[in-house]
Amino acid sequence: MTAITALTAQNTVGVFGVVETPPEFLRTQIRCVLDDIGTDAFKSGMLGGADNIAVVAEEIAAYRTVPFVLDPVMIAKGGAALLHDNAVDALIGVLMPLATVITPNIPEAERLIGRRIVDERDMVEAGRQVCALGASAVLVKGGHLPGTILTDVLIADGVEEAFTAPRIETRHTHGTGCTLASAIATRLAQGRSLRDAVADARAYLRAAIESAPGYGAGAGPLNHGVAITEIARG
Ligand SMILES: Nc1ncnc2c1ncn2[C@@H]1O[C@H](COP(=O)(O)OP(=O)(O)O)[C@@H](O)[C@H]1O
Ligand SMILES: Cc1ncc(COP(=O)(O)O)c(N)n1
Repeated sequence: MTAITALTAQNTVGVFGVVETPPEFLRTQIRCVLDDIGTDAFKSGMLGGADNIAVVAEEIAAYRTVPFVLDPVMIAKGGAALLHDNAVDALIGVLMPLATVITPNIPEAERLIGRRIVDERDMVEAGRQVCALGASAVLVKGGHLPGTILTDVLIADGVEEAFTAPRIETRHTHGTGCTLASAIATRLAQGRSLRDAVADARAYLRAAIESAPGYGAGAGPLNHGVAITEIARG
């Protein structure tokens, strides 16, 4: 179930317009789904601004036993801003403390800690710093670093784990991070540990990239309908 935080006019080439949902309407959407159907996990993505961040935090705060995957979406692949710069403090201050895990990519982690990240050692250090800001766990995603091997670093309960895999040569990577965060939330909803949820989500993401339909002139969408049987456990 979805509560729409913003409308975007976008395709594989870029984001051409954004209309943010009025905060009280976002609140109504969230209440509609939670009061009626309920949820086994939360995942947030693009939030737009501090007002919508406050609404999400207020509405999910009562569900402390429900896992929450916070994908701190800030900038689209094409460069469009998806979070107001002045909303980063609200994201750190009011949403991060509620999250089971926060999943920044390299530019987002750099923005959270105010320092450049150029290699895996920096990713680990950045992850530790994000935890020091108040995150329970962090998955620093390495897709934006160069190289033929991609690494994501999970830090949870003070334990670090690096997940590595070869980069798939493709331009069809629209929403890779969004897909990963949603898949992690799905596995957490099914009761798996965070570590196993990340491993399974990475396997699903990989299969979804490998079978991407190839639409559009830019970064095309993934195949979210990839059959679960095609996924080898990561
Ligand atoms: N070309 C690729 N091949 C395989 N995995 C990829 C590729 N691009 C991204 N990924 C994986 O997708 C996930 C999200 O990618 P990343 O680019 O780091 O974040 P975002 O999509 O949020 O910008 C990470 O797990 C990363 O390792
Ligand atoms: C609504 C929305 N959320 C997130 C992204 C980031 O995805 P990407 O980094 O692939 O552009 C996006 N383009 N649009």
